[in-house]
Amino acid sequence: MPETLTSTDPAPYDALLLLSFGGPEAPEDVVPFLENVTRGRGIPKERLAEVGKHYFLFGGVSPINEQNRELLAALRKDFAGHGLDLPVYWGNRNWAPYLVDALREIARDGHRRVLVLATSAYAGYSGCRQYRENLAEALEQLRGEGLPELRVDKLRHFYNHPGFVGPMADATLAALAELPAEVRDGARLAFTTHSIPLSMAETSGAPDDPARGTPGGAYVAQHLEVARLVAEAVAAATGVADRPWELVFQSRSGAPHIPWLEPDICDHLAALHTAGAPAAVMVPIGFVSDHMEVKYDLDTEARAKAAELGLPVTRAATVGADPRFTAAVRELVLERAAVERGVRVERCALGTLGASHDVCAVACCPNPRAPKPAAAQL
Ligand SMILES: CC1=C(CCC(=O)O)c2cc3nc(cc4[nH]c(cc5[nH]c(cc1n2)c(C)c5CCC(=O)O)c(CCC(=O)O)c4C)C(CCC(=O)O)=C3C
Ligand SMILES: [Fe+2]
Repeated sequence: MPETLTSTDPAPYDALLLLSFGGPEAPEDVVPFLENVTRGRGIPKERLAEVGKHYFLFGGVSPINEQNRELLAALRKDFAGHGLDLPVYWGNRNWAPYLVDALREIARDGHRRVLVLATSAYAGYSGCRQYRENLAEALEQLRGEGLPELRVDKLRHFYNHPGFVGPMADATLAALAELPAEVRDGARLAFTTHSIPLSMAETSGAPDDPARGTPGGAYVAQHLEVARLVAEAVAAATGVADRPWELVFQSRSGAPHIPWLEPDICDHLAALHTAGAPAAVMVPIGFVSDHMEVKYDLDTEARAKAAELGLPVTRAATVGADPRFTAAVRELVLERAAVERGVRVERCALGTLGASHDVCAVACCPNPRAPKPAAAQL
């Protein structure tokens, strides 16, 4: 029988690292940040100039770093309030504070076993393996500096954890409540996430995942599961049983001739309008905070499209530093720590896909260009 988690012992771990994307915090950061993001990725120049404009529209400041500072503070508070004695650090892939500096600090503080929380809930190259490649590269650099060896593990994908789905469902209800009463019950739910190349989607997930190789792969299957769970919770709370919903995509980059996941949110809003839908709620289940992809691509671009169509639209908040989410992180940390100590524990997961694996397989979510060393894998 698996044990229920009661221990607050984080052993064998002695640090948690919040690992995120990073974003510019001043106008002069924007171009070097975009260079960091797109190095060697074949993003057309015009697209980069366009995305640069989005950041300049917000004074060159992405909200993502401030949101991660809030999450960091909320995690520390949650841990302290529940007797979990585990220091929390923060580092980014693309902007300061950088991952390598966070890991160096961890090593200098005398910690050796590090658990990583990446700010992406789903399987996929960008949201999982790429972070593990970043970890391997940073560890290699620290090795070169003669620092003691760190061992890093990554927390499992948390998309179907109630601490992620619950806040998303409540946020969707709040966004529905912002719509005029007369269109509320007819409003459609447009679940949105980051578009990725179709080839990247189809190879997402573990090699033995039934969704692997199907159109959209585990990336889409996991998002559809969250969308379904949120839609069910919304139906139960509103009494509107047959409200249609769809999973759609946003923030496409890449060259036009390469297929990416579709439809785009803006095209979808136009299609909803044509089909006679009275209103829509955009639900950004693909993201954990209201960063630039939310503030620009949804709140600026998609809202402008909706206004042009005359379609009433609201947008659900992401989980951010919701106390249910920080509690979920604490539970996931304790779950993984117990597993590493050889204790079989109950793994919390909603829906039908089950709790995700702890350790990624070598063939999980392959790098679309060339294989690279990755940390935290079998
Ligand atoms: C799956 C996924 C997530 C979700 C999971 C996760 O969170 O990791 C995500 C998050 C984010 N993406 C972000 C920003 C950007 N993503 C870009 C480009 C790309 N994203 C991709 C995928 C994803 N991206 C891909 C396949 C590309 C093409 C280039 C490549 O193959 O890598 C570009 C380049 C310009 C452009 O948009 O073309 C930018 C500026 C920010 C920061 C926002 C802020 O500043 O607040 C965040 C959180
Ligand atoms: Fe992105």
